[in-house]
Amino acid sequence: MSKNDVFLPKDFPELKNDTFLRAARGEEPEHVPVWCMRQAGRYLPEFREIRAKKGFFDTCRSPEDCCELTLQPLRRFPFDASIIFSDILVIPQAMGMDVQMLTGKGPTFTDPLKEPEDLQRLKANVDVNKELDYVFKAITLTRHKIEGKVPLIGFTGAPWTLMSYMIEGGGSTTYSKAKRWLYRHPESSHMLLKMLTDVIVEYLLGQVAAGAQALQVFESHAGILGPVEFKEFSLPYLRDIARRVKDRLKEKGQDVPMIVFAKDAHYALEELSESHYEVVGLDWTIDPRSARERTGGKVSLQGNMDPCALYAPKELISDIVKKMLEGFGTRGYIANLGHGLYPDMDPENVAAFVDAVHQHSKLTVKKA
Ligand SMILES: O=C(O)CCc1c2[nH]c(c1CC(=O)O)Cc1[nH]c(c(CC(=O)O)c1CCC(=O)O)Cc1[nH]c(c(CC(=O)O)c1CCC(=O)O)Cc1[nH]c(c(CCC(=O)O)c1CC(=O)O)C2
Repeated sequence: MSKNDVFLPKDFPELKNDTFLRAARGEEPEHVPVWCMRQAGRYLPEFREIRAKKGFFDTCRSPEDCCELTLQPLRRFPFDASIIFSDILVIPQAMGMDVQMLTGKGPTFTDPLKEPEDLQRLKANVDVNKELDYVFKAITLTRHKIEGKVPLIGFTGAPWTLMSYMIEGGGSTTYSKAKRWLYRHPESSHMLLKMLTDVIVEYLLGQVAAGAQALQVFESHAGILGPVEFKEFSLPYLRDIARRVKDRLKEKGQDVPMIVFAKDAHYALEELSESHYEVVGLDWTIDPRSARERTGGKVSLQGNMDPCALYAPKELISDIVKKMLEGFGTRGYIANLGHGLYPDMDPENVAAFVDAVHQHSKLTVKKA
């Protein structure tokens, strides 16, 4: 694919269910749209079957597999949106780092960044159309195969979350190696965050050109930072990403809703609602009513049922959903979990969650 080809208009099937896009833009559709983070995942036996055939990142590099995995949950549940199957760590790989997915250990970097000099090891000008074209191909293929049933969301990890993985070398409870950089090497930290931001902007634009109809930015490690560090090392880059992506899309007469999900960043809710994103995604530590008050109608909200509530009996799931809907209201609201589905979750309870959102919200919208 040449650089220009990815910007060619693509003849995609017409969208039949736009409830997610309307809610993202602050409207009140006929029912509250619902999807789940990690809806294409290990809790589905059909996902495990495909994944058993090859390594995790080889799966990510196969547009056909990504397409199939993205479509799997849609065959089971009446979700109102889909998210392309991929991973946030494809960006450090595109910048030249080796990342493996080890069973029982998760993402593991062969040679994490240790000192500021290590930044020289990273590719300076990443050609995303070359390095990440497999994601773009997966998006285009999926957008066709989804047949307009629901919109397709593209995504990326945010700069701080990716930086923390690149330094830590994998998952951690404290992320103290990565945080050490913030306190000891603030200038180099900003340099790395800026490098990541530049790649992320091109990556998100490439995803839209390939067919993504919305974009979610995962700042999954926001909660490791305090409010002061978040304002210095995360928020400016989140803002920069949204502004640059939107400006560039505008030049082409395009616009897609953007969602920021900064997990555990309840201390920054006001700032997040003024950071150029249409939607703020929430984890379960925030009360829906107070989230509405604090964001003052400036953005739509997405979330935020505790994923572990899916371990509850179905009747209780329905009650929890009803209360969540009462708290958020049905306008400018996208139902979701407060983080991704866990591998041991029962698909039947996922179905109960989706049905409860549709049923309760249909009644409320009708009454209004
Ligand atoms: O549990 C493990 O062994 C490693 C899991 C892991 C992965 N990337 C990772 C992590 C760290 C973590 O989530 O804590 C690293 C990773 N990937 C992702 C995030 C963002 C987040 O969840 O907050 C993160 C960071 C999570 C964190 O550190 O808190 C994003 C991701 N991974 C994935 C997707 C795609 C999708 O669900 O369609 C998505 C994005 C969209 C979404 O949430 O729906 C897919 C993915 N990545 C991964 C897996 C499991 C590995 C496998 O299939 O063999 C899977 C599938 C699944 O969750 O069952 C690998």
